[in-house]
Amino acid sequence: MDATPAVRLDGVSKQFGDSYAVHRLDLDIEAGHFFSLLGPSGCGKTTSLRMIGGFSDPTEGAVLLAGEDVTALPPNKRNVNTVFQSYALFDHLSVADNVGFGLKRTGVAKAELRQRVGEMLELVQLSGLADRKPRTLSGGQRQRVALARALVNRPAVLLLDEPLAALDLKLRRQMQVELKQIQREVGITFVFVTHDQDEALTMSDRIAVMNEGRIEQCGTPEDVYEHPASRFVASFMGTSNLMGGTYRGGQVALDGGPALPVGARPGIADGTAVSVSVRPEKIWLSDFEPGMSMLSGVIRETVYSGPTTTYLIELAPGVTLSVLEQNTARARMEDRWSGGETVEFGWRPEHCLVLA
Ligand SMILES: Nc1ncnc2c1ncn2[C@@H]1O[C@H](COP(=O)(O)OP(=O)(O)OP(=O)(O)O)[C@@H](O)[C@H]1O
Repeated sequence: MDATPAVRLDGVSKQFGDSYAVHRLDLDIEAGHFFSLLGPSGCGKTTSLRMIGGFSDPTEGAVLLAGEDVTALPPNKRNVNTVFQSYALFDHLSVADNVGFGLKRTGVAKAELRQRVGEMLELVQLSGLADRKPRTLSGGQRQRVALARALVNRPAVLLLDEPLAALDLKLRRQMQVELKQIQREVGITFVFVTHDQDEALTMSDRIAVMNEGRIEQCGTPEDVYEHPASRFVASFMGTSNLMGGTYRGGQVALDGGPALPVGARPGIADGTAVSVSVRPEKIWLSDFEPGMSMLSGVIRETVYSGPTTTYLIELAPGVTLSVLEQNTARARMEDRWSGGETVEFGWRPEHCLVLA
């Protein structure tokens, strides 16, 4: 492993007027990683990506690529390519000519050009469509052409700005898996912008979760999902049953609700205001184990969605938890609850997150 990061942002900010789109970002992206910048609309993902690519100048800080300070270099002097959401293909050129366009301008020999374009088309599974015009392709195929075009000159880093956003959900899921496979195959560092947490979790080696121009947490998908460092990350990374309360002696007295047993939390002093979070899939409705934190509540809603059923369970007036159950547990329709029943449920103490 090369210890020099492929990309380093060193105290990088971008100000528009007196507001910060990006605020003093420090970030290392390891060579060969699939790295995602994840966050809600307006959090500064695209601006960060544009500064890596050279399309936007930081107002402070430095951008380093493979250890070299490129802050002052224009995009074409950086060993980086970008795939935008709008694929920006040339409609008068064939698929193969679109892919080879940039390479041709660098003056490589014809035979090499043909070979490299052929390799790229194979990589993105478009070999049979080399002579077609982009407008005759589906959205997913056009996306692949854009990807092949961006990879053909073998950049050290590929920047991707919500490249799958225009695709329908099924195709998007399929392309997520393919894109990850392609990235592994070429070994190029991918920096991927998305606001879709499932997408980031599926594809990334590491994820930086951004909020209001800052990184709230940077880690593996498991880190940010299982151990969110803040309330923002916990709620952004999916339904998290966030509840406010006060910690005291291994319990959290919920605001307007009962006390939850959460186990001793050595880092948190008695009387501290905390948020408690338990993921819906970490709450059990049957087959309880010794040592679980047990509660009861009333089923208020049942949402069946094929492989899983989500129950909304009211703990106390205004305090509702979402619980996700695989439909293997209660495979028969008549075994599922329909609403109004009082049920017991529980979780392992370690799955209950307490954020001070
Ligand atoms: N050229 C500009 N002039 C003024 N403000 C800008 C400019 N570009 C971006 N901003 C602001 O900077 C902030 C971050 O924008 P950015 O596009 O980086 O967010 P994002 O996370 O990529 O959002 P989205 O997912 O909606 O694209 C936003 O508040 C945006 O309005």
